[in-house]
Amino acid sequence: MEGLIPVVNELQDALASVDGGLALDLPQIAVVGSQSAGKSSVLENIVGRDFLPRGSGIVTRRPLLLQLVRNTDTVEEYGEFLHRRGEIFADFEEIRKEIQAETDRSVGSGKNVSAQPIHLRLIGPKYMDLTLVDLPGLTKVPVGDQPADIELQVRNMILTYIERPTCLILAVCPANADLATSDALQLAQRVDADGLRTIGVLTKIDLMDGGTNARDILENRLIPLTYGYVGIVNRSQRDIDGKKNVQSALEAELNFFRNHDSYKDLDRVGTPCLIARLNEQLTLHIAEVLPDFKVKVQRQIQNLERQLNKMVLDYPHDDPQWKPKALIVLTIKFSQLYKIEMIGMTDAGLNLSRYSYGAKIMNIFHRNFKSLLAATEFTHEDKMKREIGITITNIWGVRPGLFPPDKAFDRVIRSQIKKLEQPMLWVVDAVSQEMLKALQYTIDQAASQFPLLAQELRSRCDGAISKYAHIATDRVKELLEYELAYINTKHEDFVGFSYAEQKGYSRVLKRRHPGMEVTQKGWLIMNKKRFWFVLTPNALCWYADETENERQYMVPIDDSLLFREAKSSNRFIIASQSGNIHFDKSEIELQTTTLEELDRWKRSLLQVGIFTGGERLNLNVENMTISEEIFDEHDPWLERQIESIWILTDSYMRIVCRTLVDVVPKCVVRTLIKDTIEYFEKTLIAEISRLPNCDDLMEENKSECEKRDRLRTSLEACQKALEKLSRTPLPKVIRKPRTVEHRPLHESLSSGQISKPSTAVAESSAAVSLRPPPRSRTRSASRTSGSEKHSDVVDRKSSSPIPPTDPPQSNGNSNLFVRLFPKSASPFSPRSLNSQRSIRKSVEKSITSENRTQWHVND
Ligand SMILES: Nc1nc2c(ncn2[C@@H]2O[C@H](COP(=O)(O)OP(=O)(O)OP(=O)(O)O)[C@@H](O)[C@H]2O)c(=O)[nH]1
Repeated sequence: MEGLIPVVNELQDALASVDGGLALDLPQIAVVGSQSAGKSSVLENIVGRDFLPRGSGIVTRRPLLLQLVRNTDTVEEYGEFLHRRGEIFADFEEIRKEIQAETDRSVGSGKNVSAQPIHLRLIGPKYMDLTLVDLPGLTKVPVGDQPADIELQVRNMILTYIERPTCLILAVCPANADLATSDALQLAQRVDADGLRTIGVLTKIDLMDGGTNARDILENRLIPLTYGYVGIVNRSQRDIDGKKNVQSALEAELNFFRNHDSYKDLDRVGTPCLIARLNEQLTLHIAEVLPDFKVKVQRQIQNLERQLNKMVLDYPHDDPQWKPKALIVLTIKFSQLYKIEMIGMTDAGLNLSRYSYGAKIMNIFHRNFKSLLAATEFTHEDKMKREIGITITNIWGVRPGLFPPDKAFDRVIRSQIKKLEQPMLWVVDAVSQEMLKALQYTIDQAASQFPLLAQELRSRCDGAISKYAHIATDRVKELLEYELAYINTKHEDFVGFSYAEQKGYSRVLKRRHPGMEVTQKGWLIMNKKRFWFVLTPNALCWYADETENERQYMVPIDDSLLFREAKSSNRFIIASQSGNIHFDKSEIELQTTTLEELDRWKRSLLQVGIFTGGERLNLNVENMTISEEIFDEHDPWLERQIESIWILTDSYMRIVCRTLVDVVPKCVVRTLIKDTIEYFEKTLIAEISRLPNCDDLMEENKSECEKRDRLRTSLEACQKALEKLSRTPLPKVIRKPRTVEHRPLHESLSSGQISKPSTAVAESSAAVSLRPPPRSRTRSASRTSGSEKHSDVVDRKSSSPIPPTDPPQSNGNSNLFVRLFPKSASPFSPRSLNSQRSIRKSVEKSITSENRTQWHVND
């Protein structure tokens, strides 16, 4: 995993120019702790610059989202605020004032806090692209204008940041306060129970009471953390007031630990060590995300190549003839693309994510056109039968014909065929619309780089499509004329007259006499006597009772019978127009018990052909009027003839439709699609190549050129990044919690349990320490073993892991965070640099050695 962070820096530099953003996701680092614990001080030390408001009491009152941005194009470091876009803050003192002022603007100058973050971006050549978050301190008692629930508000605010699984938590605890009461540790444990992203930071070690020290904590024995604690000495308020800069503060910190009897043998102290811890975490994170990132870059390359292939014209611009040549190439490319779009010739150019316009036209032919034909009027049986009835009656004239007239069929079929014109013309129109869309699409594909050429192609091709659409319309109309010109009653699929007559007759019969079964039976009163009546399609009989043994009478059903409602309720009359119906009576009056029964009988009588019309019996010359409506749908004779003609028409129209569904697409393809394609392939190319304004047509679209350049730059950047990634071995790391005994904090904090390290704790100490501490040792023993075991980490000439004071070499680069990552920029003496290198090596070594025990590494 060695050297992954410089790889990331290089990658981020390389990918900075990629359009659409292809960023490697690095974790946020949030500083959490109680009020005045030293959070801002820690953050400043990490960044290596003085820029945060400082003081006693509550200072950080809004989250500060600090984005470090690496930019190798700039020499100086500077800042930018989101709320003051476009303004550059080169003076870090001004940055501090602006943070203060922006905080006051939003929450006033009192003590109140707000969750609304301030976004600050620090840009410089040595930064690593990373986000750090300074958060308001945890507090218990509201002061000044703070609301009563200030504690809850701040807690929730902090949780929104540290809950994110990619957030590293720096739990800042002041050494001069009881660790057992640390809010920072409690909160961190709540969101990171395995302690995989928490590092304890012990500040204010210099302020501890005389005679006490923080060894137990720093050796991870008091309240153990998976990654342990790092001891820090920040600037005191007096230092800040006295304008002590970060560099001097770091130097002072170094001296403090080196000269302090309790800490000089410890390696888990000092800001450089904290940065090394962060370095370790970042390295592991990067090792985890790089494999996926590599796949992402590969995909991006494919995507960019695809886009570029569409845009780039393979013609050397240094050829003086490139414009006329390219003009022809583009026109040919356009016509080929159009052909593929319509006919779908080869695999090349076939798109899996969209339907081609050819496919859409196929749908018009075989789905839309068929549905339209199926919905035409001849399918509305009742309406058409009425038309047939009127036609037949008119053809008969005064004499009712014996047979259905041939002319009636002829007239009906013609009027029905004419109705097909609309759907047929719709097909031509719909297809030409799709062809225009396809035109737009293929011109965009082939010539969007050259707007004038695209315009020329569009106007010529538009004209061609509308010309061929007119021709296709005429041809389609002709097809209809063919159908009208000759009604082929000899067509083998046509049912023919005899079939139609038989079928028509049987259909009428079926309708009128649906089976010979009894239609209705029940008690009726006739001449004040109850009889059991039975109605069948052939006869109306009545019996003495429902056993039907003793028949009283039978009236055969024929066309002379009529039904009429009687004046008194529940009664109806059946009368004969041609003679007597019952002995000497021409009508019988029958009575039902209920009105529903009366209705039922009425319907049954109609069913067997006894219709209403009794009024006619009472007609006379005085009251006779001539009816306007001649067509009588109940006329059985006419009904049979209508039925026959309907069957013939239906059969013939099916044939016509089947033919049209077949020939209309053929006609449209031939006259519209094929001719258009032929025009594009032959005539258009000739026309375009003869145009005098070839140079103008080949004027490139500026925005397209820019887009292409951007794509090229992005592609090169991605290729560079991929090359870098391919040269970097990508270890596959699966994080597993270390075997620290995780007792709930309240248990750890309860009296008597916190000072004795368990075996697991001791192991964890070994795991997180730069060098494994012994399981139990006295203070002097620990010093001895520490210096012995540490020989590979510390300056060999020195017995202490902390290098002796050397004047810091102020080379202007004060960014500690960055300093630890790249090998070049160190403000420290060569010895202290050695020490830092040792620490770095040690971190990497510790990761590597832990690989065997704590991590699963699959290279
Ligand atoms: N002597 C000494 N003073 C420190 C140390 N760390 C912080 N201080 C002082 O403690 C005070 C608070 O420090 P800050 O860094 O502002 O603390 P903070 O946690 O950011 O404070 P809030 O944002 O207000 O919660 C300042 O006066 C610092 O100078 C330290 O290690 N030693």
